[in-house]
Amino acid sequence: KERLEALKLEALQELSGVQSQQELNDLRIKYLGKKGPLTEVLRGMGALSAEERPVIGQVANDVRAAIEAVIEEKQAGYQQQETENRLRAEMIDVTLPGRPSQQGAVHPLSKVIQEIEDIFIGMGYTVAEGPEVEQDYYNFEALNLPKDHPARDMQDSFYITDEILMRTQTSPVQVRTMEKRQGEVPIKIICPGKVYRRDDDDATHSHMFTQIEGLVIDRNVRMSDLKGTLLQFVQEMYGKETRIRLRPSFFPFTEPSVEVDVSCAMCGGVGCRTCKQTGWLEILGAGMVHPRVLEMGGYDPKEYTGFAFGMGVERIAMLKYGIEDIRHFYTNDLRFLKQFL
Ligand SMILES: Cc1ccc(OCc2nc(C(=O)N[C@H]3CCS(=O)(=O)C3)cs2)cc1
Repeated sequence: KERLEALKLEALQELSGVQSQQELNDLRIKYLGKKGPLTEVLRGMGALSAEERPVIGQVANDVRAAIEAVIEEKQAGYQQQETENRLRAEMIDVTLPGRPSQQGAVHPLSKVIQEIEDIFIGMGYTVAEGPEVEQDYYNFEALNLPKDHPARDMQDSFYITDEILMRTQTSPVQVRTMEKRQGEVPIKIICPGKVYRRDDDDATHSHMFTQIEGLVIDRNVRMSDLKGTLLQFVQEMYGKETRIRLRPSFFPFTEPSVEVDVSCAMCGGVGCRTCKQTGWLEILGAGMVHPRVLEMGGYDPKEYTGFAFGMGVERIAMLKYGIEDIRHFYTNDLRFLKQFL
């Protein structure tokens, strides 16, 4: 009897010092478990006399009940604590404002390409694309740039092997189209795409930039067709009152060749910072397709004529949006890109 009382005191004493759920479990097993002292006493009951047995049994049960009561109470405490902790952790403050979703934007270069494509598609052109890693033949030879031409030397182009290089213009796509069309007319294509040049990398030059070239081949194509087409293009691009000015120039793949200025969209032609007070901005080159280029492409220059043009998309976008440095297009700075939402 005394042992049971002492056991109860010891158990309650130890339980009062419990600091954690784990300790509580350990004590539960220590005092109430199969190997615990209480089980031992109950197992030893057989050896007691008939009148002692019920008395000890009662005391033993009271001790077990007392220990269980304290354990249950602490257990409930830990449970409550655990529930409160979880509720606090999972609490959602419904009064917080929603997170604004990030809005995407079309890249300014893509916008300008799409705009230019739409204008020419509206004039009956189709869009043609081709490889950026090109053969020397399609990038130079077929464009009337013979092997020894200065434009071909290493300092201007990225050569991969003697015969393979990164294309320096999208003209090879037009050459490939002529080959595919095998003398069939009309050809009316525009060729957008990335081109690669080795010249210095600065605010207005980039090793990689985007070009759009156009090619029309048919019977009886004239310089006046070229002028009318370019005027239509710039007026859809920069506004109805925009004018063009053609200056004589030279390209190996066109004869005659012209450089085309547009009246400055910023000042309407009176002169400003953008057009360096001239009122004019050069945005593209063009000309009548050189007879030798027609011939090499499988078109008889006595039967067919054509015109071609080429423009740098970055330059057009920089003029349209007042962008000072070409490198903004490629550095993926969101502060720049978000302006085109
Ligand atoms: C078969 C073929 C025949 C002729 C062709 O003439 C494409 C042309 N390009 C230009 C031109 O001035 N291009 C420059 C403008 C700025 S830029 O991006 O640096 C390149 C004039 S005529 C193309 C293909």
